[in-house]
Amino acid sequence: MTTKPKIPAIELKDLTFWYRADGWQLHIPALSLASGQHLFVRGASGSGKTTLLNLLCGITVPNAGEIWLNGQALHQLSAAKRDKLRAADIGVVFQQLNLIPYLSVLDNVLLRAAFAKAPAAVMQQRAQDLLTALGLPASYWAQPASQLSVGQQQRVAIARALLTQPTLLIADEPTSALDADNRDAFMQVLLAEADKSGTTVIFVSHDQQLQRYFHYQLAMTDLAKGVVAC
Ligand SMILES: Nc1ncnc2c1ncn2[C@@H]1O[C@H](COP(=O)(O)OP(=O)(O)OP(=O)(O)O)[C@@H](O)[C@H]1O
Repeated sequence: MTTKPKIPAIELKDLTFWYRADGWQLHIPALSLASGQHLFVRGASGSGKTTLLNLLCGITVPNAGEIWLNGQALHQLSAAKRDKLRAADIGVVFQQLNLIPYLSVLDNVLLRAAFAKAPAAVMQQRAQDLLTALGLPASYWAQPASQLSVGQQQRVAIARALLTQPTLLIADEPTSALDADNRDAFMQVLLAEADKSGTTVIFVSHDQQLQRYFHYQLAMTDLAKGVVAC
């Protein structure tokens, strides 16, 4: 019996992007990441990490080349379809956390529940479990997000991103405001929760100490060089 080759979670082919034709360019000849893997991408400031993540979640579109997510051609989808895919299948935590300051901690996490197939009560329980696992127990749930420290807000943003057990989690420097102890706890919970849901993770940072948590580590300069399969 022959087994079908598995479709990668992420596949890039000759990806090219520029903000201005005469300026900086991102070019990734090829990248393939298998489903459920955790990839750490490091790079200096200005090397294109955030740009890459914006392309992967369909916020921006490439000038040339292809982006495939679980066999779907992201580069061919309309803006509306990309938005829908992002809402349903991609958890995103960016440096600007995009929490709603006047909403409670719990309601910020539950913002993604609208995109879930599971009943509201299941989502409510999962939100509470995630917050507790991330070190934000019940005493925090009713507080407005604006009253938390930046490190605590980062944890709320991760709980929100993981609520619907997305197929892909994209994270851009989400630990920048955490001290070493909290950062270790945060990384362990983040990746354990991703594993439970089979979520593929791409995490970018310039903090090389974080790379030990990941199955694979690449530099932006590696990506620019050629075929990389993880
Ligand atoms: N909206 C924009 N318009 C024009 N150029 C931009 C824009 N955003 C980023 N750039 C440029 O694109 C390049 C890559 O930027 P990007 O933000 O992706 O880097 P980064 O690796 O995420 O940096 P950092 O670690 O500082 O966040 C930089 O040269 C930057 O100046």
